[in-house]
Amino acid sequence: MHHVTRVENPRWLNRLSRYSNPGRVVNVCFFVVLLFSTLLTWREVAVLEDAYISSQRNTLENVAHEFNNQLQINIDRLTFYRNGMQAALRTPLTFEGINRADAEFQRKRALHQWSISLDNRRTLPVHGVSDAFVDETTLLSRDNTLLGNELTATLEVGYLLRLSTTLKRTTQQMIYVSRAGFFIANNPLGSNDETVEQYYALVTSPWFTAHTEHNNPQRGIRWLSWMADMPKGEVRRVAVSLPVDYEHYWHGVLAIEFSLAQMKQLLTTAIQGEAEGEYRLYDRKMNLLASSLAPGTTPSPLSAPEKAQLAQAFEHDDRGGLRFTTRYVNWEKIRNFDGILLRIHNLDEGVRGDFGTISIALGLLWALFTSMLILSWVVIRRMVRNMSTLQESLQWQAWHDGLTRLYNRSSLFDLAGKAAKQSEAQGLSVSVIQLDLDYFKRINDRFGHQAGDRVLTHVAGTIGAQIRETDLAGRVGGEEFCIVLPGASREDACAMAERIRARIHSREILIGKSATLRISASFGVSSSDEKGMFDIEYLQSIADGRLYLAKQTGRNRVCCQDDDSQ
Ligand SMILES: Nc1nc2c(ncn2[C@@H]2O[C@H](COP(=O)(O)OP(=O)(O)OP(=O)(O)O)[C@@H](O)[C@H]2O)c(=O)[nH]1
Repeated sequence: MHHVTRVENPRWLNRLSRYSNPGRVVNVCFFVVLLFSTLLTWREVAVLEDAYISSQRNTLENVAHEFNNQLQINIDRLTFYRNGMQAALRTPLTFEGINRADAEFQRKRALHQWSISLDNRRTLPVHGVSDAFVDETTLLSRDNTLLGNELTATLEVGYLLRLSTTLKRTTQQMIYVSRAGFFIANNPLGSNDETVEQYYALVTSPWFTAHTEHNNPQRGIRWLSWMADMPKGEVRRVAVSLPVDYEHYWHGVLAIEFSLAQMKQLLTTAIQGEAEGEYRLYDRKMNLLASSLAPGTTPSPLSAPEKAQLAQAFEHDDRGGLRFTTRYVNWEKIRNFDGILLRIHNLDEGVRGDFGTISIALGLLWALFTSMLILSWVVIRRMVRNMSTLQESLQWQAWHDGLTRLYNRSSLFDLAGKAAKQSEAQGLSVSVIQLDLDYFKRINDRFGHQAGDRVLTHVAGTIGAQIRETDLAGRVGGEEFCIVLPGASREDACAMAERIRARIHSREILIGKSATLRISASFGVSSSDEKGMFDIEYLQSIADGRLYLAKQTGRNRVCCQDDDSQ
């Protein structure tokens, strides 16, 4: 008699394998790999994006720096003129020509409008209005003691303005406006007949009124953008201006005015051919002053919420970046200017750029990797499933008899041994029925081996239908069966054997097309009740002896004891 010997796994391995079948382990592994690859790709894109944004910011910073330099040149110019005027106020020139100008002013000052020209090849004409006009307005005054000096200083600045216009070909409008009712400009402001209107427009312009003691107590530079009333209609202009003071007296204002085209020129110079993205200059109130787009292309306006979002960002920072739906905006405040510089990047530009290409390549790689991963997951899952099906079927085959589907000899004794031990521990009995078909050889001989097999299957089915779930039935020989009944007494087992015997004998079995056959079987029963022995091999040998007795005494009967007298 052979026992099925199985190697017992350590307890922890059993517990682990109960919670983790191979399919689940495969799922978890693939999920972890997918998760990590996704995290890595995402991280990579985030790092790339950071690098991209900081490179964008750097480019913007460079342009802002250049633009600042451009503005600084104009500020320096203004400061230079202002210093020139202050020097002239302190130590006026005493040339005869200049003295003549003063005399001419004294002659003309009461006129409605006037102009004084010294030598128009070297300096610029001064245009003025009457004493009466000046007296009318509180902002204006001719009562300063240095009036003569101011006039000659103006002519000197005129000389400088003229020089910078002709030598440097400056196209911006440069102006000095005096509170004493006169002005000088490098480019004519219009017809000479309209001096009063021109002077009025100058002293009411925002860059002039910005320099009253009240509006500009620090007496510094001011940048302004405003809608100016020009002959061709209202246009936005930009001006940088500086008050001219001498010994705490405010004489007037020096200003350089720019058209938006000139601002665009400054911006283009600052960009220095940097092609990617669009640069825009806005004033503090978010009015667009210049865009780097080619002339004729209209910059797409920022929406009101976008402007509001930007304006809020400026409040707290000097530079930053904001992502809008279809564009990314980097911005930086301009140090020398009351406004900000924007670099606008559209999404499709981003996609076409290095960052976009690399991100797309990374995304594609990720997609490729993921699809390969999913594919291999499907394949491995299928392999694992096939393997476990195969394992189950091999296990079943190792434990069962293929013909009758009952336990085979070795597994039956293995399981029965355990069940007997359990019954013994619980104080219950265990019984064994051994049965053998009668004259089976004849069936084989008469009807063939196949018919014999049919009979075996039929008997196995009858046994299976009679026993309880806890009972164990196996085929232990050719036409020999053994049934182990844990918890059953000898009487129970005998009754069960009798039931099975009657059932086997009561039915005709269909053999072939029309032939039927009635068969019978002999039974031997033993139980631990008798001698208190729970050893299955022993009990089976006793039952086998009683089976032999049943055969001897006529077959088709159950024998429950050795000295059977029936
Ligand atoms: N068809 C078929 N026959 C089998 C199988 N295993 C054993 N046998 C046959 O079963 C027969 C057993 O015959 P015996 O041991 O002489 O017993 P018997 O003819 O049943 O006579 P008693 O047991 O004395 O009633 C033999 O002829 C075996 O060839 C099987 O799996 N299928």
